[in-house]
Amino acid sequence: MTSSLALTAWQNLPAAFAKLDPRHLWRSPVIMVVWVGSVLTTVLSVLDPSVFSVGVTVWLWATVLFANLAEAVAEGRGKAQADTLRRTRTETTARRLAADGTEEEVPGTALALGDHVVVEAGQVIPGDGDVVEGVATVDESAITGESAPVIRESGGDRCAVTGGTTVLSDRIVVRITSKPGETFIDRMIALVEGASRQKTPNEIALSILLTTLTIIFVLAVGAIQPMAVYSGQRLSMVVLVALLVCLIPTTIGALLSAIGIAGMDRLVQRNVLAMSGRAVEAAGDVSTLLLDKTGTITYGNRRASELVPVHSVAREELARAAYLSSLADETPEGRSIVEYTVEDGVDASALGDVTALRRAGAEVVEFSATTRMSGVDLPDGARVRKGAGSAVSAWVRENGGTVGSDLEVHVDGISASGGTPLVVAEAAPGEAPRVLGVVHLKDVVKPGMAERFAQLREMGIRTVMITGDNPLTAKAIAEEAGVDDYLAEATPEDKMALIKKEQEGGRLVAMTGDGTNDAPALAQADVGVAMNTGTSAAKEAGNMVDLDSDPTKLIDVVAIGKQLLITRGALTTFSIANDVAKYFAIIPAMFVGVFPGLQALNVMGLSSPSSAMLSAVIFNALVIVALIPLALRGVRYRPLSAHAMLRRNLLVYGLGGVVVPFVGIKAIDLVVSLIPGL
Ligand SMILES: Nc1ncnc2c1ncn2[C@@H]1O[C@H](COP(=O)(O)OP(=O)(O)OP(=O)(O)O)[C@@H](O)[C@H]1O
Ligand SMILES: [K+]
Ligand SMILES: [Mg+2]
Repeated sequence: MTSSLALTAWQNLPAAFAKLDPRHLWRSPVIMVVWVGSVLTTVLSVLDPSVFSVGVTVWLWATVLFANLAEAVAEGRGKAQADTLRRTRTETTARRLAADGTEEEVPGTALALGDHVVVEAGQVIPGDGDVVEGVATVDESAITGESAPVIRESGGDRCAVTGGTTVLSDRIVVRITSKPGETFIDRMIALVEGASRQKTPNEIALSILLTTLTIIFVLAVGAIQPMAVYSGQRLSMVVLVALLVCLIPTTIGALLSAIGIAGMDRLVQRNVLAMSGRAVEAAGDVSTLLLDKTGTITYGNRRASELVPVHSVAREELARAAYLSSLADETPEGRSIVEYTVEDGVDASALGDVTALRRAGAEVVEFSATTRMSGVDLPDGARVRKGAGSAVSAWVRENGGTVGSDLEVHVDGISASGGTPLVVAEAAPGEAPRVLGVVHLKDVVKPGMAERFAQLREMGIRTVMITGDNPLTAKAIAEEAGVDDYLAEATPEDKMALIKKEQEGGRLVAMTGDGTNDAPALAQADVGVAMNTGTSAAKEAGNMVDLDSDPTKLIDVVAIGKQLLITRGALTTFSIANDVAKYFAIIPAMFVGVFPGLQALNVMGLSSPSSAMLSAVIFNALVIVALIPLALRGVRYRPLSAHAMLRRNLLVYGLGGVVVPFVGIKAIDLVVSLIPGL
């Protein structure tokens, strides 16, 4: 580990040198001050060379270089990954569909938003988009590193495909949703390279604190000179610069950006792409996690598994209506009902397919999360509907029909088992609608959920499942999955409202979801993790994408966020404690010539004022290098209470920060004092 890090450091040395450019450095005011100091002492050493001034100058430049190295090494880790991604972004040819249905071949870079392209087995998907027709298995290993094929299909919440991935079987039509150069892979590259990285609010606040401290120390060191002159010992400019650099918080100033980059990088290692550093930090402070049910807690391919007719209705009649209402329903639920009813013996050829129905003048009622219903109005005036029990019952009553009492029994039975009941109703031409029965949609809870939600509970995070499903189904699934609470029959607006309510009082909320109806909530949440299997809308709205589509990944995300905050806090504590200690370690040695009484305070017994000064500067520079591994790896995170964590860190990094300089400077002084001419 250490040796490989040394190698990486060596490889990134050119990048560190390139960062000596002040146009880069101004982003870090503390290091910028060291840079100005280095330029100053360089000029002074040329004008009036001495072993001391040359020594200080060399080590001041080393300080700036080490700070750059920390950042360069952190960025370097992402660069390798970016190179791999670039290789997958090969030139593709797209088969674009014209309005009249004819195909033309165009370069993938020529695709515009809204274009439709055909992709068949063995071909690379030319851009990001949503599948609008067909089902296919897709190899997404180019972005996820996972070789198992995944299913992408039109209509549902698993319709998003990523440019650069390969279709393994079948044929799909994809509507392009990203412009060339702004695709998911382009964004991933920019992200892992740190090109799009901006300072987070916490980083800005810390930078302001560090800059303020720096200004205070510039003034304080400036005030030392008159005192020194008064006591008859004018200090050289080199000494003043050296003293200043030792006192300002160079350690944290040097490592701050590396800590942030490394945090993002740790997420990438877990297959999570964070679009902003702010989201990573927010994850460290999350108190509530909202999860969407279907596709997040469950596998998300709700499939028809049973037909339950109500009293006095024949099973065939229910099957026929369920088939008709689903013919044009492109959702996975709809397609599974068509498959099931055909297998069940519905005569598809007699009833006709979608095109035939449409041609004859049938009107399709598409499913929406708000109406919770879908269906068709047939040319002869008959109307068929299917959907959530409450929605279809309401429709039946509004149109003058009545709902029998046995419906509720069937609906509740299916719900209690964790299934989703879809009620089917039909109105003959000119007649009031009547309920025919229920389709039982089955969905399976992903394994291992309960254990991981228990882990979140230990971290102090409350989990709430939100679903468009009815309260009974929601309750059954919530119990099986082990979430703390649930909200049923939630519309997209309800999801938003719940997040806003949770956010009251400054609490941070995370949300995982996959559907288009989750998009507004994902955007509103402080941490919005979109499943990679989800829709483009969800992926656009969130500020993180989980390539593995694992909702419990949030545990890792929270741990990484906490670790980032803790690491930054620990190293800030260490840095400032260090500076204070350095002050007490070197001041007595510096002034011992003027005030012999200070000898009593010179407990370190440093050999001479200039040796003490130079040793402190060297120590100051070496501390940065020594802490690069910790900045990159992060302080170890344990699920402790925030209070216990703070106490522990103050002890380790605060006390450590005070002690280490005394030992370090003494050791360096023993070596430095051997240099002739000092
Ligand atoms: N294709 C469909 N046709 C008619 N009704 C449907 C269809 N799909 C789902 N429904 C009904 O609408 C309700 C809401 O579905 P939706 O998929 O929007 O839920 P959701 O908000 O995504 O919830 P979840 O958290 O479970 O994903 C479902 O519980 C079901 O009763
Ligand atoms: K310092
Ligand atoms: Mg959903």
